[in-house]
Parts: sequence; structure tokens; C-alpha cells
Amino acid sequence: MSRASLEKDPRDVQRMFDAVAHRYDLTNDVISLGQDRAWRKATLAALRAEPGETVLDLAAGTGTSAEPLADAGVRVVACDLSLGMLEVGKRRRPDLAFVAGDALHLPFADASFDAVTMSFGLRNVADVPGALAELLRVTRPGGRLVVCEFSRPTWKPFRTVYSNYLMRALPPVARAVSKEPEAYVYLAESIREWPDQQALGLLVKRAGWSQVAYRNLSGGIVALHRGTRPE
Ligand SMILES: C[S@@+](CC[C@H](N)C(=O)[O-])C[C@H]1O[C@@H](n2cnc3c(N)ncnc32)[C@H](O)[C@@H]1O
Repeated sequence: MSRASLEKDPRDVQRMFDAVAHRYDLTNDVISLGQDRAWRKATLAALRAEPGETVLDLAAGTGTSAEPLADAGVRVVACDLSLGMLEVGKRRRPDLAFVAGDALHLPFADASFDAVTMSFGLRNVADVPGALAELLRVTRPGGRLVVCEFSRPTWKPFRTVYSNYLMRALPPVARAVSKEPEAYVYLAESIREWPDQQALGLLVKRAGWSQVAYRNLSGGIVALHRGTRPE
């Protein structure tokens, strides 16, 4: 069985993503009903990265979250824990700089990046404040953070429908598309357990980021949290 528990032991998380790597992008497109493309566009816009800037895409997986940055002329470093995801990424986009690394011990010097971003990765890390602090450390003073992560739909009737989709419909859909349906049960459970918009905003602030704000996407299915490293 290739799924992590909600303890999020990095070895289990790594094994789980190694196992889903080959069909990761296809499965994502199907289970998000194609919404993931709009979420990536919004993440790119929120990051406000200029051509020539250096940006860390942490938990970049197969590079799908890093490629809009590279295509915009940004120097992007795609870092991930799972060698399986990185291998698929390197085959898909040989031009991207892929680096193996753990969010809690980043293999980069202090203040290396103009901006840092994490799409659908923070939820998989056991120590969220620790990862936010590591991201702060590797960002230059005045640099930006954007976290794109599943969140809590704001409209109550929709929240109920969505919760039913996650817990009842998603596993059979994932079974049809992915060879590792258990990983998608983890996905549903980890989304349900994840802090809502306000609570995550508080964690970002407590980690030392300033000007923290968030924006909902798709009615709050996803939220983008922004922050700035104080000068
Ligand atoms: C759902 S995927 C997201 C991939 C990509 N960012 C995207 O938007 O498609 C989550 C990624 O987080 C990575 N990950 C989980 N824990 C990590 C950690 N502690 N350090 C670095 N990457 C981690 C996994 O290996 C996986 O590739």
C-alpha cells in the first residue's frame, strides 16, 4: 500500500509520491476537473516574479508548478523530496533545474532567492512552521512567498457537496485513473485535516513573514497565501 499516514513521515511521503509519479499529472487534471490550470496561472500572477529573478519552487514534483515560471523567463529551481517525481520531471522538462531536497533542511544558503513558492506541497510536510521558517531563511530580505494549497470552501452548502466529493467520489475516480488509489484517499484525508485560510495565515505570520494575506480560488477549494520577508 503506497500511502502516507497523517503523521506525514517523510519516508512514507517520499515512497507515496515515487509510486504515483508516472501518472501524477494526468490524475491531477482528471480529479481537479481541469481546475488545476487556472490555479497555476493565479499562483504565477501572485508571485509577481520578473524575468531574471531567481525563484524556488519547493515540492515542485514533476515540475508542473515550476514550468510557468521558467516559461516567463524566471530562473526557477525545482526542489522536491521524491526522486521518482524528479525523474519524471527531468524527462518532461530537461531544461529545468531539478534539485533533491527536504523542505525542513533546504540545501540552499540564506537569502538565495528573490521569491519562494510551494504548490500543493506544504500539506504533506510533517512540520509546517519548520518548513515556513526554512522558506524564510532562503528568501532575501524583501523577497516574496506564495503558498498554493487546498483550503476550505467558503459557501456552506458547497462545502458539504465538496466534502462528499472528496471522501466518496474521489477514491473511485482515482481508482479508475491511478494505479495507486490509496494515495488519493490520503489526499482526501489530508485536505480535510488541513488548517483553513485564517489558521494557515496565522502560521505564515508566526513563521516571521510580514504583509500576510490570502485569496480564495474556486470558491475556497484552493487558497493562495502571500507573505514578504521583512527587510
Ligand atoms: C501534490 S505534489 C505537488 C507537486 C507540484 N508542486 C504541483 O503543483 O503539481 C506534492 C509534492 O510535495 C513533495 N514533498 C512532500 N514532502 C516534502 C518535503 N518534506 N520536502 C520537499 N518536498 C516534499 C512530494 O514529493 C510531492 O512531489
